[in-house]
Amino acid sequence: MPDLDTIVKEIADEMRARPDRGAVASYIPELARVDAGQFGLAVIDREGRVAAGGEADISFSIQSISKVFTLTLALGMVGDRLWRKVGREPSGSPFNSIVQLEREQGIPRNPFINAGAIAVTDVILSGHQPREALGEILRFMQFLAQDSGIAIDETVAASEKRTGFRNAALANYMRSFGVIENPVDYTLGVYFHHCAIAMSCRQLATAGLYLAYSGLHPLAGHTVISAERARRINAIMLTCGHYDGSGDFAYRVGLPGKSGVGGGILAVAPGKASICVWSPGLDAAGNSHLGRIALEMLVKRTGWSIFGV
Ligand SMILES: NC(=O)CC[C@H](N)C(=O)O
Repeated sequence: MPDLDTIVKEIADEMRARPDRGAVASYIPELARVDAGQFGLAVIDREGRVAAGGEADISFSIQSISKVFTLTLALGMVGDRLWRKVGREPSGSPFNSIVQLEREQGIPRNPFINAGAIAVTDVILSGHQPREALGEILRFMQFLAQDSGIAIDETVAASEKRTGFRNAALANYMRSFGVIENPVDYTLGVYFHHCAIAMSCRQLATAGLYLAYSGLHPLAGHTVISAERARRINAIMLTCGHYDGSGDFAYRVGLPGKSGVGGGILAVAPGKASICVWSPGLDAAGNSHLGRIALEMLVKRTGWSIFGV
């Protein structure tokens, strides 16, 4: 196998030249302005060795990738009681779907669809002011990425707040079942802001290291969560991390992964590496088009799929 630096550089070169790029998310006006020609990839291992290609140091809107980290925080706060408010099954529906909520007593299918992530955010918010809850989430990201410069893009947060009618509907609907307990505006405010955190591939790959190494963040020298919890979060990423594209992602890539409509994908190769890829153009399910193709190539060339070579 050629060395990882070469593999990553070759993938980045190939991806940058490809004409098929998908379409940037347009329902959040600020994201519609992002240049779809960009591509970045960063792979980082236990020792902190980084193989990076393309625009791996450009910040982008992490959007739903934040849901992995809010899930981690909420489990740390309330443990398995969290599962009273949110399920662990794939939804088979788009990320912003509302239909299952009526049939299932307002309990979202999993923490990685919008409804589920809003319910998780509500748990983090409990007993706190929105500003404090958001500070907690941001500090957690800065710690995991080992970078105190990570910040929220207020323009993106405001843009989503102005147009977030669908998420407001989900939150109000869950509130009617008592699944959301805080004022809906507070919960949504925190949710929109954590989705609007801006990070680069290198920073996100660093932040995901604890999932690749059984809960231990090798660079922070800190156990973030237990090995059992890390394994379980990875399982939910595999089954639910790409909405109704999760089955296809498992089939093609075979790694736990979480996508966001900013075009990022965080992927975990347990015991091997933490990976982040970014290309803003999305496929029909709202997942990065070239991001998925790049990960497919990476897995093929490294043999890292959890299902075998
Ligand atoms: N899939 C996503 O990344 C969606 C996140 C986005 N903030 C939303 O709520 O619509």
